[in-house]
This record gives sequence, structure tokens and C-alpha cells, in this order.
Amino acid sequence: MDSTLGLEIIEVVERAAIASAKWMGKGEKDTADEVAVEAMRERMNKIYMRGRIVIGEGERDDAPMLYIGEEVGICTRTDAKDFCNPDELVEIDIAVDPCEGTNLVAYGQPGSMAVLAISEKGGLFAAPDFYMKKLAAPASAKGHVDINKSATENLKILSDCLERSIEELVVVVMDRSRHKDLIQEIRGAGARVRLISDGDVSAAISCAFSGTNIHALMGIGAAPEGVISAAAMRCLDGHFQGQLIYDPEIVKTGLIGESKESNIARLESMGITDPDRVYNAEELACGSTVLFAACGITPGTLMEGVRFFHGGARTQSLVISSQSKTARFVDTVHLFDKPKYIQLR
Ligand SMILES: O=C(COP(=O)(O)O)[C@@H](O)[C@H](O)[C@H](O)[C@H](O)COP(=O)(O)O
Ligand SMILES: [Mn+2]
Ligand SMILES: [Mn+2]
Repeated sequence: MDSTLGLEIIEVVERAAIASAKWMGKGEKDTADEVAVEAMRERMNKIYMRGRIVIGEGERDDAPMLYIGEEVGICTRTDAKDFCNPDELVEIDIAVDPCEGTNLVAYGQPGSMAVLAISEKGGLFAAPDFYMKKLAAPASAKGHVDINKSATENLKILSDCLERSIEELVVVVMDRSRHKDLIQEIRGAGARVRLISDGDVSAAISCAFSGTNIHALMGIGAAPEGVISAAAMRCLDGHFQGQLIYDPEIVKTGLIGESKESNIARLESMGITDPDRVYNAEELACGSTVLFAACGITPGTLMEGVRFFHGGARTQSLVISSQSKTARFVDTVHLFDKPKYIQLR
């Protein structure tokens, strides 16, 4: 994969984050999402690449942009042969969430980001628009904790791996009724729970960074977000496991098809014959090279949000590469229109 891609995708997530941040706190989640999609797509189509969206805007809501299967990049244009040699370029698959945490942006809450993951063709699991049970934990617990074990058992293991008491552990769980028992169990085991209303990508990746005070993510979120989280965790060597959830009874909220049976049939039509399979990060993001980029929209555990000043904005992004084995925090000043000054922080 071209190493300059790592630089180009920083701008892709930055543009999406800036566009969305303009709608921060305005209570209009759809607009905050739409402008991020538009900005991401526009910048992506300027990159010298042959890309295809494998995780994108709604499978079900017939989204006009960054839809699953959409080809992106200069070298996918019909006139591509006039200025590039598409045959020489590796075909890449892209998973995007231009506005991860639309509610967080709309209501001015922390933890939203513009995010994407890239790998060569076939390198990312094309997750259906279902739910996923997730377990994320730091690298030292990788392969020791297990999604098939109870929360109590995993907390004991985590406590040993991190050499701290269970009381010193913080577990992020999405604040949903489906997690009532899970939350009770975690608290009962002695750990502390951080409930989030949205944004489990940020929570999953935060587990890989010491100092975030997040030691695990447990519970059920969306499957596409699971693949994006897995891409980052695979590069960071963190622990991530995901299991598709296709039973509407378990999820209790959201769109998840009519019945368990029809969902199993849908998974089968996609080639998923074992719907209960547990996938690890290396299976969800199996490509030989994986790139991940995110830019904070509102401030979060990992990144600052977009800060506007007269004539410009300052952003913070995180770019992770399996190839260069780096996690880069990129601080960028964007000059829009003859700024009166450049904000230092
Ligand atoms: O919070 C989220 C919303 O993402 P977005 O729609 O891109 O703003 C994600 O982090 C969650 O993973 C997920 O979408 C959520 O768990 C869906 O669950 P629910 O709200 O219960 O239907
Ligand atoms: Mn999302
Ligand atoms: Mn989104």
C-alpha cells in the first residue's frame, strides 16, 4: 500500500470532523452526519487510489454517498486511464464512519470522531448492519480475557494482567437496557462502570492506551463500528473480540431485522454460515496492511475536538499504521480565510 496514503487520509478525517463540528450542539444529528459524509467523500475522491467502501453509510437507508460498494479515489473514475494506470495500483477496501457519535455532536457531548480504516481488497470484514457483542482490553490482557467468559472472570484476569485490583478497573458499557445485567455484574465484581450514551469506537481504542483510565469495553454496539475498532486494535496489538448479535430479543433497541430466523438467513446469504462465531481483531481486519485514521469532532479520551478560531481551526487526529508500526497524534492548524492570528493550542 502506498505510504503517502497515511498522510492523505489524515486530511480525509480532518475535513469530515471540521464539517461536522460546525453543527456541534445544534441538535441536528442528520445534518452533522450528512456534512461529514460529503466532506469525507470529496477529499477521498482526490486521492490517487482505487478504493471501495466496504463499511459505509446505511445498507438499509439507501444512502446516496459513501454507500457500501461505492468506488472512491481518482483511479476509479471512468476517465482514470487518462492520468493514472489503475492496473498498477493495489485495490483497497475502506470502512468509514464519517461521524461516529452523531448524537454526541448534535448535543455537544464528548467522544465523537470522524473515522476510517483501510486495508487491501478483502482485508476488512464486511460486517452487516447488525449488532456485535464486543470485548476490548489492553495489550497485556490480549488472549487472556475471553468474550466467552463471564464479566466477573474477565475482570479477575484483567486485574492479574494489569497488576491492579478489580476496584481500580474501569469498564465502559453503552447505557442501554440490554446491558442491565452486565452492569450489575461488573459493579458486583467490584469494578467501576463508565456508561456512555454513544461512541463505542473511542471506548474500544482507548483500552489500548494506558492513561485513558479505560481498561475494558464490554457489551453490545454496532457491528460496523466493531470492525473499525478491530482495525485499530489489530495495529496496536490490543485485545478485541466481536460476535455478531442477530437476535432482536437480545438487542432490545434499534433496527435489526424482523426476526432471529430472517437475520440468520440474511447472514447465510452473505456467506456467514456460523452466525455465532467469535472473531478476533486479526480476523476482522485480516489484511497484510491496515491503516486507521480518526479526527476528534468533540473532545474525547484520545483526541481533542475541533477548535475554531478567527479564520481557521485546529484539529487533533490519530493515525495508526500496521506497516510502519506507528500511532501518530497529529495536531493540525487549518487556515481557511486570512486568519487574524493562529491559535497555538
Ligand atoms: O454510538 C454509536 C452510534 O454511531 P453513529 O450512528 O455513527 O453516530 C456507535 O458507537 C454504536 O456502536 C452503535 O451504533 C450503537 O450501539 C447502536 O446501538 P443502539 O443505539 O442501541 O441502536
Ligand atoms: Mn458510528
Ligand atoms: Mn456515523
